Amino acid sequence: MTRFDLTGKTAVITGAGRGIGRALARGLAEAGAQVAVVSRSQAQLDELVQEIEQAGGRAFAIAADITESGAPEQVVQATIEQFGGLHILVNNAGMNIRSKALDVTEEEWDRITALDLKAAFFMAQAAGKVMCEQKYGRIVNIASVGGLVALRTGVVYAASKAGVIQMTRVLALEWSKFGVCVNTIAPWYFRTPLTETLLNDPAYLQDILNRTPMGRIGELEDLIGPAIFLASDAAAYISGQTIAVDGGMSVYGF
Ligand SMILES: NC(=O)C1=CN([C@@H]2O[C@H](COP(=O)(O)OP(=O)(O)OC[C@H]3O[C@@H](n4cnc5c(N)ncnc54)[C@H](OP(=O)(O)O)[C@@H]3O)[C@@H](O)[C@H]2O)C=CC1
Ligand SMILES: C[C@H](O)[C@@H]1OC(=O)[C@H](O)[C@@H]1O
Repeated sequence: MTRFDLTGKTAVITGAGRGIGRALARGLAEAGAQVAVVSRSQAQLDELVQEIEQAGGRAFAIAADITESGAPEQVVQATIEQFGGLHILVNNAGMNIRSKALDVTEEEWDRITALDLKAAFFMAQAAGKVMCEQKYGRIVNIASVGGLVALRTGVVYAASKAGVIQMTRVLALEWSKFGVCVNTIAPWYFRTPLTETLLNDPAYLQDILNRTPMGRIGELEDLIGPAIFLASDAAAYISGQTIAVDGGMSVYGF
């Protein structure tokens, strides 16, 4: 068994009903993990569970709104009841409302930060209680290059994702001594329901490509390897880091 193999591990993936989370859930299952897949849409989760099981994997659907108080603990508890343990958390669920800073409302601030930052933290805390106790864990947070460099896609989203990156560092500082590695993946653009509208605009897509040294937007497959790596024993001495999966975008100065 290679150090990249996730056989015998149980993972929770939030936001797994579609987009990046769905791809990561399938990828971790293919790497051997039992996966608990979380979103608000039971139908999307059931379809994903069926897909994973038909491919020979083990999956369990947990329909939950992780912004609700107590939901993170309930998700972790349900996972442990189903699979007998928890080793990996992929904190992926996220959303954006792309307002200019002068137009941001309190309601928008609350909605974006509630999911992108607050829920990500309380999911990490709920998983961390189990992982620190068992002296093993892997937390992979999904932020954005928007947390590293300034994008046009909204100041509240950027602040939330930058907060996730810094949260990763502090959790790594506190939990690495318990064998819990906490890292972040910062994606550039990938075609999902969150970005479909933007990417269907030829002028906007050209703007993206002009800023991307690799000359293409990401394929969901491009995220699976980095996620498996950070979730595996191959990354046992890596904690607090952020890997930009961005085609070189975040280092494009001029
Ligand atoms: N796509 C991209 O180009 C990029 C995405 N990202 C980040 O990647 C992550 C995934 O994005 P992407 O796949 O594009 O987004 P999508 O909107 O395609 O998927 C988001 C997922 O999160 C779930 N979700 C939303 N709200 C909640 C909630 N309150 N509780 C539980 N689940 C919820 C959704 O399901 P449901 O609504 O049914 O609950 C859905 O399954 C996000 O954190 C995003 O910020 C970062 C950089 C670029
Ligand atoms: C790269 C960003 O994260 C991307 O930009 C958007 O408008 C979406 O919100 C994505 O998250």
